[in-house]
Amino acid sequence: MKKYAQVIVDNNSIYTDNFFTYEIPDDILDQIKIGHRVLVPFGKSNKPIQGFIFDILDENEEHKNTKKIIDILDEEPLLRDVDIKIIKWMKDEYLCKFIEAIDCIYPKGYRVNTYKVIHLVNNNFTYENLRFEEKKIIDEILKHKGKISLDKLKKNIKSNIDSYIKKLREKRIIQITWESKSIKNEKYVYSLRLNIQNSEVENTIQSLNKKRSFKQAQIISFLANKEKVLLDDLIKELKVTKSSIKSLQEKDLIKIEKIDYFRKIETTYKIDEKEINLNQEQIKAVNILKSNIQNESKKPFLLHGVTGSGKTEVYIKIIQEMLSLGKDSIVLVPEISLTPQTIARFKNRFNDTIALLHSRLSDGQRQDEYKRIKQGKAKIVIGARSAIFAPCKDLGIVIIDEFHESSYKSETSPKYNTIEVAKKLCEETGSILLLGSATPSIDEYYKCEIGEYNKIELKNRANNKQMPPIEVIDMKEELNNGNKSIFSRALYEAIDNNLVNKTQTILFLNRRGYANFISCRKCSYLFKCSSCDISLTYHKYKNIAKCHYCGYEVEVPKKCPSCDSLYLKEFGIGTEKIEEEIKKYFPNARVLRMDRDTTSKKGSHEDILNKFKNGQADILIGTQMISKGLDFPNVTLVGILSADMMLNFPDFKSSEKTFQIINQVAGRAGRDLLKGRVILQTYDTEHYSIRYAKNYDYLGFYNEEIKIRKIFNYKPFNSLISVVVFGKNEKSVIKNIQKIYDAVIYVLNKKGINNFQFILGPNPCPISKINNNYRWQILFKDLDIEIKLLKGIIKYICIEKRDFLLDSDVSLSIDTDPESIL
Ligand SMILES: Nc1ncnc2c1ncn2[C@@H]1O[C@H](COP(=O)(O)OP(=O)(O)OP(=O)(O)O)[C@@H](O)[C@H]1O
Ligand SMILES: [Zn+2]
Ligand SMILES: [Zn+2]
Repeated sequence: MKKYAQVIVDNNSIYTDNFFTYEIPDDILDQIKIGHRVLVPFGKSNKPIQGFIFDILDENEEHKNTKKIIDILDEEPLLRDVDIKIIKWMKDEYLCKFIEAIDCIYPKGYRVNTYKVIHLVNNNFTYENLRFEEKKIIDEILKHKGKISLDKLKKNIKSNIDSYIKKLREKRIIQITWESKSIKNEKYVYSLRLNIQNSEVENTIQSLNKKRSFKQAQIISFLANKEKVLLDDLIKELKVTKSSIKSLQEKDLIKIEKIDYFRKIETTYKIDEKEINLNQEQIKAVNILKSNIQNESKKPFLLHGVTGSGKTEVYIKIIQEMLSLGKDSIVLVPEISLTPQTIARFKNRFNDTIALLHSRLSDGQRQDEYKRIKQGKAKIVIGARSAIFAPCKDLGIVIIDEFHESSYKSETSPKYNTIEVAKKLCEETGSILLLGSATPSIDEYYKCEIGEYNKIELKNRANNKQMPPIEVIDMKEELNNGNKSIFSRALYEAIDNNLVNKTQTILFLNRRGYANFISCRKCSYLFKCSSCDISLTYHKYKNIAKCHYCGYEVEVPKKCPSCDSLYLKEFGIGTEKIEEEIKKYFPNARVLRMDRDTTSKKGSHEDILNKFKNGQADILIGTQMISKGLDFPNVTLVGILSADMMLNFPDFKSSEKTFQIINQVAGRAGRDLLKGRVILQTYDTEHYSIRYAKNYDYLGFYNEEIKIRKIFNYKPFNSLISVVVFGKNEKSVIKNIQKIYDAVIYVLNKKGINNFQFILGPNPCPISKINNNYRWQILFKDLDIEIKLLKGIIKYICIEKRDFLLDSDVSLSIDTDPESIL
């Protein structure tokens, strides 16, 4: 009886976004499992491509006209059972294709290269009768033992030979077939050992010497009495060739073993290990978590702990507990706080049982970490959002630190929300989900209120120190009093004081570069990106204006490009400008700056933090990169230069984000013995974000904010789906977004729905062009309509009918609950 499998093929076309039935050949029937990566013939040409087994059918029904799976590509299935469930769930939840969800799960290094080869299949022809080019082709094939890849053949012959190849095929002299190569980018080392008894060694050496195989004899005597020797070491030591080793292997005198080699991840940042006894609050938190391990159904936990309350210690304790039970842990941190400090703290405790997964690894390193997790060599995974897909065998807990961070939402399709994926994963695997933050997002905190989450609180700093007081400075008043500088008098004096007292200062501003735009005061000419609908940021050090969306940069001329005047001026401030001003006012201060511009090089992160830790700098200036996770005892002053910049951002979450960042940055001050102080500059001292942040009053802020969300029907009371059409041709973009709109209305009408108030658009996106792509948008709010129904309709129109409905010169991006609708 034949057996069949359901396969998702690795092809990005929408037409292939479903199951294909393949026959399983007898010789792999015993090994094949759900989740295996396989090679299958695909399309008219039967090109071999990789696919993934989603199901093995056991019904007896015969399937007609099915193709056969060619081979299995890995020993172990690449996808776990839980991965298959998550992939299916993601497809429905985020309206993506199967293959997009699959791509999240396994590392890039695994792939299949497919190419065409030409074989000589018939020697029964008269060479002399062939044309000149045909002879050249045959010569070339013969030169390569009767078989050559098509690409190579064309490269070697150079002239256009397509028609001659066709003729030779018609004469059945040659044949073209597909071949493929599985690429894994894995590294191995080899070890050698003797395959004979110790008593035989003498005789073997003598007989090898007799045959004048001196080198081989030397190898045998080298291996004698040793358990194992690495091949590379042996070659280095004895200066022997691989051929001597090979002949020994052929004579069965030695055994060679292949061993996995794992590429190392260097971490240069070190911290001293502290002996820590958990305080009462921490012990209670750990006990609650522990008592939940055996529970059948597990509600997620939200750990609300003020900055410096010792959340990380709680994580470490519960992970130790998991380790003792043989269970794996995943710890997610936002990319920006995946600092050397965090990594070093975990490394100190757990050493090599840790695997690291983040964007700064090479593909090879990432793949090796993946393998270490899969083989159970690493039991603790620390990484940015994509580490939620780590192939743990026996998951015990998922910890999401600083879970309020927007980087937990993926920016590329599938635009998943890591917290939701984690929730699904924990549900399916019976693991604990722990969300930790000093400033929980409103959406998630609401879930504590309605009983979906259990709340655990750490109300005090671990060392019982007070939170550093926040002084709010009104910058309007400063201006009225004649202070035009970017530093208020209070901040200026505090920095000065710190320099005298030799304590350290952190200055925070949420924008890199020198100025946020540059324009002409005479004719109002504005430096804008030619490919994006956005003004360019001025970087004074390089004298360039740069697009922070597409990277385009242009040198800033002395004269206005439009009116030739000399009145070009920069407006707004960035971190580079602060650095310049500090150097102006405090010429002796030693300053470090940490933002995306100063950390592009490998290791630069570590460098800057190391210097600051070792007291080689007095002031650290930075963007949100320095807002969390940093724990420096000598920092007594934090300056927040402009809280308004975040407040004025056109987004319903701007109040929440402002509150969060103020409390996070403020939390860097006075963490140890020295008293801390925070100075916050703003033009809007009465704004509720600022008022509550000043008192570290999270609950006060939450209660005010949740009221506003309710009134305006924002999250968590409402969901939003954004559909964006983009492309180089503006007319086509508009035409296609309109088609989507019309189709949605058509379907809704058919379902008897004719109030369309919940559909906003189509409109140009607030940033109407990025990278020369015009962008139009429709926003769906689920006011009057079930979110499930709405998703179903959008999925039908934008995914299933996409190629039928839309032109090929536009692309589509669907985002459920977008972080921003710009
Ligand atoms: N029980 C304890 N006794 C003494 N020191 C502690 C204790 N727990 C934590 N600490 C120390 O307090 C500091 C803050 O702890 P930790 O970094 O874990 O807090 P956190 O809540 O993660 O902070 P943040 O949210 O600001 O990153 C660290 O230096 C840590 O070593
Ligand atoms: Zn001008
Ligand atoms: Zn641009």
